[in-house]
Amino acid sequence: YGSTRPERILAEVKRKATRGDARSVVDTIDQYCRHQEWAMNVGDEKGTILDSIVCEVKPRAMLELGTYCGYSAVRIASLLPPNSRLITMEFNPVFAAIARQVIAWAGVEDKVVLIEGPSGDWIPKMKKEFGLTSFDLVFLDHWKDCYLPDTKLMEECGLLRTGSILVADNVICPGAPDYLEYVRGSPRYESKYFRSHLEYTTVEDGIEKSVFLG
Ligand SMILES: CNc1ncnc2c1ncn2[C@@H]1O[C@H](/C=C/CNC(=O)c2cc(-c3ccc(F)cc3)cc(O)c2O)[C@@H](O)[C@H]1O
Ligand SMILES: [Mg+2]
Repeated sequence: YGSTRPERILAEVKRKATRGDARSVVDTIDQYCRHQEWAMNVGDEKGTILDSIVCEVKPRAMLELGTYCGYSAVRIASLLPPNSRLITMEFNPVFAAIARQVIAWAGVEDKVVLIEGPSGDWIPKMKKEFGLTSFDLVFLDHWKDCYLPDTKLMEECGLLRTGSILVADNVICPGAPDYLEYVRGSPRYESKYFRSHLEYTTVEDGIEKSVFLG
């Protein structure tokens, strides 16, 4: 039931996941999207790679581009150390409204700031609006042709410092060829590919982890 896929995912979370238990929200969405209807969450396999990077970096300030239903926001927030913040951007109001409820159900709303609007407008305002100097970790999972322009914009706005890490989903499927060429070819990045599969399928996909060298 529910008219859109995200609404059906939210309904499943409310029906099956334990309120306040982020892991059960993540597992519920994975079960639903693997067995009922596919959705473009980073998923369990690539999610484990993302988890390991979040645990390694222990970011105080993290940015996610493309919230969708809030699956990765919940996954990330559940691993953040105390007084760390995930800022996640979503410009579709329907998806943002769903994501807010998924994030609240998981009990991680005190670690997540959901900004409703386009990344292109908000990236230049981040420092002033949030008293930020830079992001320790950025997860790119929005429109694939926006990965590169938004990365350049973050560089220009001084939101990346030596050691800031970019983690990009879907660099193979659907693919982000211009972004890959940039981070792999630029002397300002140290890039590494983590081979995996498209969420809930056996199709090859992967995550690119790129360290900004300043
Ligand atoms: C451009 N600036 C932006 N600022 C804020 N939010 C933005 C945004 N761009 C897009 N968004 C939002 O991010 C989300 C978009 C994500 C785009 N992701 C994909 O297209 C995607 C697509 C696939 C996919 C793979 C294979 C296939 F056959 C079909 C789909 C798999 C994935 O893991 C994906 O992430 C939406 O919620 C959208 O509203
Ligand atoms: Mg994705």
